[in-house]
Amino acid sequence: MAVQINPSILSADFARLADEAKAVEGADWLHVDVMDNHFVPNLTLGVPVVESLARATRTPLDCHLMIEDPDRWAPQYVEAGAGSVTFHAEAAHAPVRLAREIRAKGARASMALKPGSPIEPYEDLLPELDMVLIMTVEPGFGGQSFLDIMLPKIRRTRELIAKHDLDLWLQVDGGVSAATIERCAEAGADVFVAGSAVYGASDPSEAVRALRDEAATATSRAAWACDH
Ligand SMILES: O=C(CO)[C@@H](O)[C@H](O)COP(=O)(O)O
Ligand SMILES: [Fe+2]
Repeated sequence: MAVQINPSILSADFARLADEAKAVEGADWLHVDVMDNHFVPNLTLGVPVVESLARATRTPLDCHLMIEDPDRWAPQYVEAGAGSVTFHAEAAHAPVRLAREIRAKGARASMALKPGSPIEPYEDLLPELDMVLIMTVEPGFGGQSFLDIMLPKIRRTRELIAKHDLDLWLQVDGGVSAATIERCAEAGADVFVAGSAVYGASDPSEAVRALRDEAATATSRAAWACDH
């Protein structure tokens, strides 16, 4: 699969969300960080804003739910128009049932892991998913420094995907920039969320192009991608 770049609107101007979404229409997905002030110590937006965003842009929405009880709320984000819905493993009560429900409603189902959560306990769950998100910062805020210590977890997740021969995307989120994207791609990531690196740039769509080129180059020489 070609690498994908998903700008995070957490770093956009929330008073101009429709324009900010249009500014990155060359991107693969628009990453929408939903925070509830309980699962993480920050509050962003919910279902009505996702509904409006889905009408405002042609770019599909990749909703990253940093909320308690995603079993209850995630299906509403599919109904609101999200094309991909990510719940946190640490918050889900019945992840298999939840992934199946998200898929049955017509979206891609994805599971995220905070930096402190290993991937191994979720190996049997991988076939139920379309994507795994490895957080490379503590969730809650944009603009944090990339945690290099997450690279072995990205490599391990890529190994498990290969072991089970799964068509599963591997997303990284947090501190992804021109300085770090190469390391992520070499470790096995193929979907890259970038907030401040895109919306902090003078030309956000050019930043998306540059990140995609850099990730594609790194992937083409990565060992994991040779038999991909
Ligand atoms: O989920 C989150 C933060 O919790 C992210 O999606 C951030 O929005 C990424 O921002 P940068 O680290 O790229 O600035
Ligand atoms: Fe995110």
